[in-house]
Amino acid sequence: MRDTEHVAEIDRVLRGYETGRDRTVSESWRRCVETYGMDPTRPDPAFIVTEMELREHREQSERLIATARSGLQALFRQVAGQNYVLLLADAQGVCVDFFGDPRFEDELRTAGLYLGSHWSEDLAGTCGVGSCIVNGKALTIHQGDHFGLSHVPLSCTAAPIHDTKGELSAVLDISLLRSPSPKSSQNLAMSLVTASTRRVEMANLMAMTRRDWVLRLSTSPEFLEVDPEAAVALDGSGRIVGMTMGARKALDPDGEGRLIGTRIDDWIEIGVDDLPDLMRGRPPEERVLRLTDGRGLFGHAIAPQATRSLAGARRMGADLPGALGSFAGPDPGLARLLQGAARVARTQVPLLITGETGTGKEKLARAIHVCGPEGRAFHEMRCAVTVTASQMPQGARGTLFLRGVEDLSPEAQGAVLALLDGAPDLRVIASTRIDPAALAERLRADLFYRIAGMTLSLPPLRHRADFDWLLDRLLRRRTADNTRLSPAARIELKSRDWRGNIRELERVIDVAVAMAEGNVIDLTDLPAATGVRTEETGEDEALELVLHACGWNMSQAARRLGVNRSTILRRARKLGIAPPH
Ligand SMILES: Nc1ncnc2c1ncn2[C@@H]1O[C@H](COP(=O)(O)OP(=O)(O)OP(=O)(O)O)[C@@H](O)[C@H]1O
Repeated sequence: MRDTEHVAEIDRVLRGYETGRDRTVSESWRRCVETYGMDPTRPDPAFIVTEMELREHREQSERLIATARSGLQALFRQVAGQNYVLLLADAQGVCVDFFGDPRFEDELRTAGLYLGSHWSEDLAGTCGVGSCIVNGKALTIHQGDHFGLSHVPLSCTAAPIHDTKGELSAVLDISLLRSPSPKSSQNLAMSLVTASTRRVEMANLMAMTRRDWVLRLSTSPEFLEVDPEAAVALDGSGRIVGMTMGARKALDPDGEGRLIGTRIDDWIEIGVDDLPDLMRGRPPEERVLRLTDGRGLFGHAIAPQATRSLAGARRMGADLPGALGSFAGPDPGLARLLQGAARVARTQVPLLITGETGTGKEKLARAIHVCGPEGRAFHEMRCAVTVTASQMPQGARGTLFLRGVEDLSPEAQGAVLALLDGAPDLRVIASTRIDPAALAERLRADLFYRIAGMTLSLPPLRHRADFDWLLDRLLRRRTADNTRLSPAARIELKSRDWRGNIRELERVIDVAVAMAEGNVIDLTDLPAATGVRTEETGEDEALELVLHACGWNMSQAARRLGVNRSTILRRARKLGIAPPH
């Protein structure tokens, strides 16, 4: 379509002629001219919010972005090969999250499809996001439907996302830079975008209403548990306290009324006492609900969760002595391990602590030592291949921590054994990064059985159920104010692999704290995940990242890493790290 034809059509529509455009589009054109004072002959430049404003918009939608992110990632994977871009806008129309093919970055930018672009109808004219916000429903604004000439090549399909009270809180938009001419080519995009928003609303409802019953609803028993159409959250008296938008359609298809605050038995012949019968365990086809208007639906009830897990979390660690009690958060496996450690803390039983690098083996050894008999010394020995008898603590009493015992040379093994034989009051705690069977092969048998009395295996960070607890603890230790992580940043951290375990997490938090401007650490403050790596390279990268984040100020970097300035200088020199010119 040529520019002049587009402008002429808008003019005809405004003069009341029928041109075959959808009513939603012609009404939007009328608003653009008559309400917002736009001129179709004058191209309006894309409106981009400032970095600061973007940060504020992202903070306000952070919970939703976090919930939506994994769903959007999955959707992007489905459509990416076909040059679609996905855009999540907040209720004002500002793009707060974005997935696009980086190869088309320039083109996307020119089209205004990137973070911070403002798509409200009064700034951008008729467009997917803006018109979806005004109309409150899913729609496609295809090519010449756009008001502004610069947007005419685009095809945008957008659907609203509502919060659990039914208020508009975001818009999901799927756009194509170039598309086939018929608008019907976007029908599949419409199905994808509406299915995604339904799932995002469902995930958000589940996350926000952990203390309430949730009743999920479906017209077919096959999809009841995997992809239900709607859900409501109910308080203990059966009142609806949260919903997905699908619930309005499922329970009150013809009405405009609000569901929130009404009782579930106004809509379905059921009381809260019946909910346990609708839980998983009974075949879905038997969980039929009768609606008060005579229709039928299938129901799946999910019991309140938070109270149960909170009580569990509080119990965990409560009966452990000091340093062991604060070693881990709510992780059942670790709780069992720590209970075992507490039982042997005051004995002379030799302990072997296994676990990947950075999982806290030394920290655990020190915690056990602290919980042992008072007034005894903690001797640490790094078991390098080159260690000799003269470097070992002769005639010592207390705890001997043999760090990395798998590295001992055959000669050093003999010396350690002699040392232990001559020091009956020395309690051994050894750590190793390899599993006990492999260690048994590497050490001489008499030494292995002398040190491996009881084995404590620390889990890698990626398997810890108390990841959130640990994250908050490490963060609190580094920041005086109440610095916190945005939900999106938290989810991103949880999804990482953490080959360097807690040591790597500590360095990432150091960088994030240094990068964050306010007291919220957002996704953009996190250093990129570096993937699989060895401890050595991990530390190099972390040091370089921290130095970079601190503007190469050695003293500041030293404070962040909790070491002396001279250590930073020495390590940087050794690793050949230098400030960029
Ligand atoms: N439970 C914990 N709570 C807080 N910080 C921890 C915890 N466990 C370990 N850390 C921190 O993680 C880092 C690595 O811990 P530690 O040196 O004990 O690991 P490790 O497994 O012994 O490492 P390596 O494999 O190199 O021997 C340290 O900075 C430590 O303070």
